[in-house]
Amino acid sequence: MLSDLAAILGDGHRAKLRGYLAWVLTFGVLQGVAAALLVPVLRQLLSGELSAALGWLGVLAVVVAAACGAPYVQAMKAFEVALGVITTMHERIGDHVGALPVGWFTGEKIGRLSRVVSSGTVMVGGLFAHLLTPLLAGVVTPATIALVTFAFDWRLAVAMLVCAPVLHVLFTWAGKLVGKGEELSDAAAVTAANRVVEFARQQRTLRAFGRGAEGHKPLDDAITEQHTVGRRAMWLSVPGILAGGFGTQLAFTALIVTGVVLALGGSVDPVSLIAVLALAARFTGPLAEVSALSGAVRMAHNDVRRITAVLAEKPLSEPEVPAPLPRPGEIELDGVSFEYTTGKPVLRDVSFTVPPRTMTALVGASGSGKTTVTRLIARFWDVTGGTVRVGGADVRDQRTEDLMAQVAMVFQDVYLFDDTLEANIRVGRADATEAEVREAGRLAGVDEIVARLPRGWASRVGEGGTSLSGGERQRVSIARAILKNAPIVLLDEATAALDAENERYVRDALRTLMNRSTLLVIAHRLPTVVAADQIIVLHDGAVAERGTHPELLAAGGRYAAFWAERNRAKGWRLTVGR
Ligand SMILES: Nc1ncnc2c1ncn2[C@@H]1O[C@H](COP(=O)(O)OP(=O)(O)OP(=O)(O)O)[C@@H](O)[C@H]1O
Repeated sequence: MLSDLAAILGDGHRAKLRGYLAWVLTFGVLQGVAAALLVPVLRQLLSGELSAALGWLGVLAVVVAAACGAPYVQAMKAFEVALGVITTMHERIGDHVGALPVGWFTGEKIGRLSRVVSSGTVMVGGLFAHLLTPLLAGVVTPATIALVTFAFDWRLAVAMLVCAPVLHVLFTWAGKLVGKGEELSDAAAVTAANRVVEFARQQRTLRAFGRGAEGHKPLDDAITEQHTVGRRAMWLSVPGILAGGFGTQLAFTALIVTGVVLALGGSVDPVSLIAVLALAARFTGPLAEVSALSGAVRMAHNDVRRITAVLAEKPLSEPEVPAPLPRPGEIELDGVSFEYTTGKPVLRDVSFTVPPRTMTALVGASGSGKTTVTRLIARFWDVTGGTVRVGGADVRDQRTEDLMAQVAMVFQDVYLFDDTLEANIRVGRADATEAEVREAGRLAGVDEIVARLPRGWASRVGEGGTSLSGGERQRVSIARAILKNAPIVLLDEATAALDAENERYVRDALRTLMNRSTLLVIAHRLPTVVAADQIIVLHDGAVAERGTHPELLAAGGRYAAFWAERNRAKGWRLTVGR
């Protein structure tokens, strides 16, 4: 575990870690020597040799004084190391997670990450602050006692050394059982926590279906499972805990019996026997503590492993030297295939080019892969096969910041921060002037929202933008994209969020964006499709057709059938155009 930790912490912490360990070892040895010194002290006292006893007492006093000072220094070092470890782990996890593909951030992974960052790192820090000191001292002190005992009675020392491996096996077994139980409970706790968050977030949906007050089955199930697993984990740990305690008592009894047998055989005098018994008690005391702590240490080790697992997740590769961008504003998919789950292709051999400052509409049935195409352009995932080029260069040969500087996104799941409208638009470009922010807001129709709200531009939007409607949120998102003024805009028209008024703003904004950027639009409205320079029809993850609206209608293929069906169902909003 310590080598795992050293690998997480890096070179900067090695010296501090070594300093701390040196103090813990010193403390353990001093305690062992102090315990062993009881033998000559008691021997001399009980045999009436006062002056010799005083000499040994003097030595004992010096060792005890040193053993009392050592914990203070070592506790200071332990807390220093613990705080450093927590901070470093937070920094390393933060840096690493920031470089992972966006696709990594699923609900389950986010739940685990938040647990690892909060309780996991604190548990590992606590390892230094509270656990390692008694644990290491609990091993070093008895080892010192056993070695020093050779000077008084080699047979008793051998008895002590025989106990050690037996106890080691027992404690390791006990720790493993506790660790296994903790792994089970941790998985159940993460699931339950995710379900609680889901339950809280989905209150509107649940209430809409009359399920707000009564239980939510997935949550109930997760809590019941957590309870069941908790009981199983408890029962799993009990035998180990009992065996650890029992083993320690057994070792103590074995040492006493050895001492008594030696005394009865006449090879140890009664005075030495008393001293030896005191030594046996001091030998097993720290071991009992090790037994009690072995489970907690195993749990901390599990946390170290979970942190290592997060740090082992493969980040997006970043080139040392970014590739030049020979064709600014151009998007090209060249034989792209992709699968979220191995063996389940979502895109197959998709190829198309969006020339600079043109508009391409992506259409296709739900699940045909439209959103996935835009995600690959923004490199939320890396392609499984083929190449995505932005600005003429493979996205994998570009630094994330360079790629993101070229692309603005307006997606269905717009996230607004719990801040003012103005601050939310400024996310598009942090150094924009107030006039630029307001102009972008005006072009996207946000000024109309501002005019209705009592605090105007300074109105807060609530967490995730909950105080705005879906269409209003989308307008803020469009304003961000306009403000960013990126060469490429990826936009999802998101029919659900659009009433007639919002639709008008989206159309106007599209016109603004069209004049200055390359547009790839997941199109749901006929005017967008008709205005597009090129329409790509996706079917089951492949390009089924490509052309302009009149060309595709004339071809009488999938698009023409799709259009006729939508037209019949009035799915295309032909009437809203001004
Ligand atoms: N994060 C994900 N993990 C696994 N599968 C996914 C993920 N996102 C999408 N998919 C699957 O990939 C396929 C294509 O989804 P995608 O969202 O790209 O389609 P779409 O054409 O945009 O659909 P819609 O119009 O309904 O938004 C679907 O079968 C979907 O279930």
